[in-house]
Amino acid sequence: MLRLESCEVANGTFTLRADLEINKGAKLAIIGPSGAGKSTLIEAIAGFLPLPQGRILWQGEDLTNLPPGQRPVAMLFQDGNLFPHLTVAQNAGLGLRANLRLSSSEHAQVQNALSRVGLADLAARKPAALSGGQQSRVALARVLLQRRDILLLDEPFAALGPALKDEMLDLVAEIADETGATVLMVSHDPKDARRIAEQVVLVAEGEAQPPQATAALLDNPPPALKTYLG
Ligand SMILES: Nc1ncnc2c1ncn2[C@@H]1O[C@H](COP(=O)(O)OP(=O)(O)OP(=O)(O)O)[C@@H](O)[C@H]1O
Repeated sequence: MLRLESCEVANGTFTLRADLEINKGAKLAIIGPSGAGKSTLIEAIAGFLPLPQGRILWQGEDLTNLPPGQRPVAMLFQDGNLFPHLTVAQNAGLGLRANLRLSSSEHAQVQNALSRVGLADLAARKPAALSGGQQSRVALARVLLQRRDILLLDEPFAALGPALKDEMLDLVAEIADETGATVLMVSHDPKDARRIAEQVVLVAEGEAQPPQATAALLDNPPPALKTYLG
């Protein structure tokens, strides 16, 4: 379980409150008005923002004072964070070792991860020779190789067309089900939440609310969410 215990997260002069629990292996969407603090929540869990108050715990372990690299967390960004001078296999391999000195079994793991995301034949390409969807898949392969318990996604597929975005969301959900990863995904599109998330964390009015069932919340939104959804 991921527990945010009486947390206050500081993002410059903005403060977000959160007191909530997320079950291990759950897939959640984080939704709410623009500027409400969705990215702030994700960045606090990843360890990029200070917590003036409260604690973050994973399976009972206190993560609050751990630096980002030591947390059981992998993060998928919108631009994929790919290095243009590295091949697909090398970009994915960074998920295993930052210096890319991989053993033969680690090379095999990279190849497996690339197969898993449908890129087995493109391992030697550079990112510039890939489509947007293929670039997203490389970033996903890298996250897979990191083997972290918690996967944080901040609008990772917003730049893709709707069909490709759905395909990537389904792939994330499939992989999370296989690995048992807990997924938190910031999204502006309630359809994304309905597609892969059984629960939603609503971020509004300075607070990240405890998870609620997706369909129930979206079918009958509270005023703050109603205005935002239009
Ligand atoms: N360095 C900073 N100093 C002061 N306020 C900040 C700083 N960084 C972010 N904020 C404020 O924190 C609030 C939350 O920002 P955050 O990016 O978490 O919102 P969000 O819900 O992810 O927004 P969006 O949906 O527009 O991406 C915003 O109101 C923003 O203006």
